Amino acid sequence: MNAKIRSKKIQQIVVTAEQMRNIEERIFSAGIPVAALMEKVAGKINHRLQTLFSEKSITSADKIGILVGPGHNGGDGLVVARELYFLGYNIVIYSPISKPKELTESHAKYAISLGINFSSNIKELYDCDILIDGLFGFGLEREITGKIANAINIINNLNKFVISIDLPSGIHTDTGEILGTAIRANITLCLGLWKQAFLQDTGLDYIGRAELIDFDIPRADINAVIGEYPILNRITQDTAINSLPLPRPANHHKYKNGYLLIIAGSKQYTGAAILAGLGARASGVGMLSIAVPNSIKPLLSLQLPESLIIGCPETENGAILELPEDIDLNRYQTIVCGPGLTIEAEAIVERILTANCAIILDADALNILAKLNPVLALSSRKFPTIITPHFGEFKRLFPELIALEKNQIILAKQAAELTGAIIVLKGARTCVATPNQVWINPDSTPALGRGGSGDVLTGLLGGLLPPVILAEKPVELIVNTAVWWHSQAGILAATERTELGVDAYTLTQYLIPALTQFLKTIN
Ligand SMILES: NC(=O)C1=CN([C@@H]2O[C@H](COP(=O)(O)OP(=O)(O)OC[C@H]3O[C@@H](n4cnc5c(N)ncnc54)[C@H](O)[C@@H]3O)[C@@H](O)[C@H]2O)[C@@H](O)CC1
Ligand SMILES: Nc1ncnc2c1ncn2[C@@H]1O[C@H](COP(=O)(O)OP(=O)(O)O)[C@@H](O)[C@H]1O
Ligand SMILES: [K+]
Repeated sequence: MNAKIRSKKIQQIVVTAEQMRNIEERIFSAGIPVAALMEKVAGKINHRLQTLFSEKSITSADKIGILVGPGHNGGDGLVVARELYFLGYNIVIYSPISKPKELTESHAKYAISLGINFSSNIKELYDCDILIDGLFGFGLEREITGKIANAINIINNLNKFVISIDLPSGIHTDTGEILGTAIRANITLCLGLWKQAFLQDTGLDYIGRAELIDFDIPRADINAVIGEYPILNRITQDTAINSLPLPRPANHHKYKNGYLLIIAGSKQYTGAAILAGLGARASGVGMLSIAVPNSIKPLLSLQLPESLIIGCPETENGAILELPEDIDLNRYQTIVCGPGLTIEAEAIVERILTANCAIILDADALNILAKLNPVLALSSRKFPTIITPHFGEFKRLFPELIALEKNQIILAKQAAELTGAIIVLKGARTCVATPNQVWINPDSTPALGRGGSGDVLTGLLGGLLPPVILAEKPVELIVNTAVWWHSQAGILAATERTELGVDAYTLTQYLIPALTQFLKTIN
């Protein structure tokens, strides 16, 4: 396979520690010696380190501390140390461990024979300019305690720039949990295949910037372990862009480009309806109607002149009481319901649950759904159903699942299996689960963690769905596209305006520029 295609495909794969172990076992039994693979991997790490060092202006005059553990993560660290030493760097190897694995011990012996500074005294690290962490990788199986835990805490308090090999030592490979304590890395070079920890919110603060170092694991061995159509996948730029409704069919008029109805907003939360509308605007959907309480109709018309604003009778508090009598829900391919509704709009949600088209429930619609019987209500539906809870909303919807499971990827999948709905579990690493597959958005920005970001996503997703439904294509891939696009807009906005400059309105203004940027790179 051509290297460029391989590198794109490999980005989609995610493994557990057990799967990684099984894949390694296959390649070792196929004949590559463990030591040879370690040399290869460390060579790739070193190659990448040269670029990272020059970005950080690290030269041979600087002191590099290499943290070495007992297993093959430590072995990788030792080979990296040896090669950096030969390149003329000032190296100190720090190892708080007395009983290494055989290969690791052998590399340690050789490093010592070369005269590389090797110490179990943590003070040797105090004047280092940069640290490379090879304490533990995916072999860490229990809590870190005692001397090693103390050492990790001291290292974190030194506030050095740290590059971790494979995983920040102390992070659980599958859940991202901190096993006692963990190295806080600035950059983590994940080896071979992405591990699940990189795709969950828990360990993100320890992982820092994540990069994959591919070391040519044969595709046949990967497939033999994870299957040809694996359950868990990373959303990649390619998968996201391929599902966009582009190019538009040359002869499509507005209704053929899809019709979306958004039911949102209240006197209290007017902005939610506007933000969802502006998210939908960027999707290019052919027709957009927005149903809001009568009293806020003028505000919506002003912000979204191209949309049809439907004024609805409202409660005393300014929430939608009911939809207008003459509304024909069969006209829409998709209905978005929820942003800013308040929990007074119960009747609306009950009605939308029976709609004969795709629906997306968000925000207050989910709070209302939680008070009904969510599993029954969702599983009775015959048309595509998408819910977009953040973890708080998810907990209210599925308390019985939360009681038994912590891993968010597994939770989202279980909820999809129970309900038949597509679950978009929002967070720093949003996860899209269907009953058969889970996709995770690997890149985002904390700039999005502020009020209204989710309304933009819901509107964008709502607008992307109708053309897919008209084309009778499956809907899950477009959900991934929406999640990816939303994050990319956040990343672009944060790059230009800092992480503080990405309010939800600004985010809506970056949706199209983010897409333009990507389309330029692939054309
Ligand atoms: N064979 C190779 O050359 C390759 C090595 N790789 C490296 O090997 C690593 C996996 O190697 P290992 O399986 O040896 O595992 P690790 O090096 O991650 O750690 C396992 C070692 O730590 C000990 N240990 C586990 N939990 C502990 C705790 N809480 N306190 C103290 N000691 C603890 C175990 O007894 C074992 O000796 C990967 O993360 C990667 O860095 C692979 O990525 C690539 C191929
Ligand atoms: N730390 C973070 N990193 C990346 N994305 C985040 C982070 N925090 C929140 N987000 C994203 O921002 C959006 C927030 O949505 P939501 O919680 O529904 O807020 P709101 O209802 O105020 O719009 C989601 O798309 C979520 O994935
Ligand atoms: K490590």
